[in-house]
Amino acid sequence: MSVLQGVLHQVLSWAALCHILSVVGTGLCTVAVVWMVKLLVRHAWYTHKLSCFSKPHADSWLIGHLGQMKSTEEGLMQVDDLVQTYKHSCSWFLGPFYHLVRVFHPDYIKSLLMAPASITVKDDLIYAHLRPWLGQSLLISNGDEWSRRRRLLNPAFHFDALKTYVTMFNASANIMHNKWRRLVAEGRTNLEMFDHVTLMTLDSLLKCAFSYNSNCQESSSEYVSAIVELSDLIIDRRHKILHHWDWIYWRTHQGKRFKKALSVVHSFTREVIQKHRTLISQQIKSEFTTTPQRKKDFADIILTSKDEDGKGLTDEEIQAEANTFMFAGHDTTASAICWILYNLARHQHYQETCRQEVMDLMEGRDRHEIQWEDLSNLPFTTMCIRESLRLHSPVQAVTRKYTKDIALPGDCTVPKGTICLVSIYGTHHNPDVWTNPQEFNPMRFDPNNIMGRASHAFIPFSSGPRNCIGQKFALAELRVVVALTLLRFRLSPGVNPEMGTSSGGVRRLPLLVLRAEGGLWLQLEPVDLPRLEEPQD
Ligand code: HEM
Repeated sequence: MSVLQGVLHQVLSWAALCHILSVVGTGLCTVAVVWMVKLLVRHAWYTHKLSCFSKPHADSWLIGHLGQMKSTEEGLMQVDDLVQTYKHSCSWFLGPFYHLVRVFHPDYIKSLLMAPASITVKDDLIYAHLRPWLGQSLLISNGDEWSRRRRLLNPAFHFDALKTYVTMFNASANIMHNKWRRLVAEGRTNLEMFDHVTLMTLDSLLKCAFSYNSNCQESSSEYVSAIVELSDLIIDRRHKILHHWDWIYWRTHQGKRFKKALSVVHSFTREVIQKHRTLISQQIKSEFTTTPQRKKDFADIILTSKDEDGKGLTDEEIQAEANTFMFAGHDTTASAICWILYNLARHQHYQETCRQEVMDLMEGRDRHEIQWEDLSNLPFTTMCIRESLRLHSPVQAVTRKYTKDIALPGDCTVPKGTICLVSIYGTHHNPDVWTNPQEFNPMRFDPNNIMGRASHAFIPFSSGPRNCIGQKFALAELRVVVALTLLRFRLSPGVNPEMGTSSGGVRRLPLLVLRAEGGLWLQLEPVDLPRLEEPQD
């Protein structure tokens, strides 16, 4: 009897399990079908709404242009073709998931970038993966939250603050140049620029942000390695569409590495901000003593910044902004410097003219130091810098969404919620705007030649309310580093030892910022100048 009962019990359990599975299975199937139908309806809606935009050939009605997105030299050449063919804009879709309007003409870009910040949204296509690192910071936030942060952060980029930062740029460039001198003396005259310059920009940001001497140009730093690792992993994630879903990503090897690097970066920032708070409160206490006040860095300024109601940022918000300062400031500036040096290496006559300009500026001085007041006295060097930012923009594109429809010229409307990919690269290489756009010609930025140019033809720092808050900082650093480099070294195209190609045949690599496949190699020769006292760190 009990055996029969046992068998019966088992059969019933199996039946119950099968029933449960079939209910769950049917449920899952229904959810999947509803999801698919919603996706397809959305896809049809966008296809209809974006029909006023030209649509380049897609691989299929469903996959669209998914397979055509390439972060390579060929990808950039494809943008050149799009710009040649469509002149101002076109629409793209990446499977049924993302529908994009791609814009690459100043008149079209203007309507988008100048839209009020209150209706502008940083979409998740590019920015979502930065959130675990940067939090809800200036770069990512929207609406009122963004505008409060921007007001509170503005003082950190004011001229008074920039003047202090210029001293740090000199110090970090000196360390890099001393290292180059040692390498050249050992016979290593062919150097990869990105490795050296990225460490130098990180070093100078750490000095400007936290008055922190990491010594990262000379020996390895856990914090700096973690930042480099995070930047690499962000790029990797962007290219793997399945990794876009958090619940997949955090289970992958890359997701685990990301979390580890994140914990290094976050604990560093937390600690350094807490130390600054303590120092500031000690300084307030010793206000009436003779203790010398130290120069204010980025952290000091944002820790004491207050809004109209007398409220400042919380510690968590300050950490997010400090992380953003490091993220947004290091790769972009390093990319800009490397490509400027590369362009000058390839155009010796422009290089000589810049060097002469810097030597004239330094004449009669007893130290090689570029000061704040010198920056406006380097007009030709600045023209070369601008032309390099046009030809090799560190940031290739920005994306936006809007909470209202936006009218573009030619009776076309971008429906609210559509992702707009504003192509900085495309605009800077648009033959409708620039004659011979692939040619390096600094004379384009001669004051006599810029009259009549469209206001949004040159946008390396984007434009409008969400433009780069760090652009004056960046332009100051570029001028200091380029001027000091030319004063001390003669540059010519180098050879990539692995590929055996000279840097004349460089393949561009558009990642988070514009890099070069296998690096950018330059040949350095010290300039024979009378040895002057050079400030060390
Ligand atoms: C050559 C160097 C640089 C280039 C080419 C550059 C370019 C840009 C671009 C194109 C944007 C717009 C991004 C978007 O809309 O998604 C941007 C925003 C931003 N940049 Fe830069 N940047 C540079 C240097 C810096 C530096 C040195 C800092 C800070 C120290 C910085 C901090 C920021 C921040 C915080 C934003 C967000 C601003 C906002 O949304 O209000 N950038 N940058």
